[in-house]
Amino acid sequence: MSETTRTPLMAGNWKMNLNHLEAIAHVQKLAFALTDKDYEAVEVAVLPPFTDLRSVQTLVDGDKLKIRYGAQDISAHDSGAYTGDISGPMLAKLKCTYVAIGHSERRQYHGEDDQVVNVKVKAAFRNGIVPILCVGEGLDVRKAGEQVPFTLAQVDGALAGIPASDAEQIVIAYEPVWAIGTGEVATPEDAQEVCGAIRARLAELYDADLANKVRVLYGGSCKSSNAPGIMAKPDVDGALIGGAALDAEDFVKIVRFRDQAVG
Ligand SMILES: O=C[C@H](O)COP(=O)(O)O
Repeated sequence: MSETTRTPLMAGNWKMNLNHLEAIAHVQKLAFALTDKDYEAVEVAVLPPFTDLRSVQTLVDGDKLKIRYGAQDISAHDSGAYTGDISGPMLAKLKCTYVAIGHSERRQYHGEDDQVVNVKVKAAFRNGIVPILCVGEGLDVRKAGEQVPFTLAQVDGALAGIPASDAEQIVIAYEPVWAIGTGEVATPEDAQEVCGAIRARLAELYDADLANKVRVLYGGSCKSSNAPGIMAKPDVDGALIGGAALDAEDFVKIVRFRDQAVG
């Protein structure tokens, strides 16, 4: 199942890097390099740490930049005694377009399971923020050849009780854990296998129209050198980029993946 009208999304997940001053400098570099032609072809977003969001918002608003931004996590709760959490209303007030939910580092280091991910997806939609739902298998699962059922179970868990009117807006990032930060990128065929299966599952859970609208991204050691091959696959609609998003030059090259030969 494929559809060519989905606008690719290139989202830079900065993880726990760049303070608020560095964030301003980095977004300025991106803004200087990116052109209207880039924004027409690809949607560009950055996901800075919480402490950078106000600075990024001020810059984007003040200079009317076309770069979108969002957070890397969201509380399941909208307010209250949840020390250290950041709520959906707080992110909405900062005009966040996106929030990453269920990143493997949240699952691994903060014990987030599919049930937690599900309530966070609901919190995002409740506050008008688009979730970038992260799913993907570890090396043991990949070695067992169970990557598709494992990842689809995560999709099922995250989308439980989500109505079609919300689900049609979601972005799903397939990030095989063994490829994250390791330099070991999935092959285009690996990415297509699971991204295609995710889209087919959306068609089962909802319908084919909805499945064709949803953008399914690849993430895991994505760089300008490997992006063109992965993006050429019909069910891959962009990337969630970690390390390479901290290098403005490489990130812009990824945005311009169509200008490069498929390697
Ligand atoms: O969210 C981004 C992913 O974890 C990928 O990170 P990476 O590009 O550094 O492998």
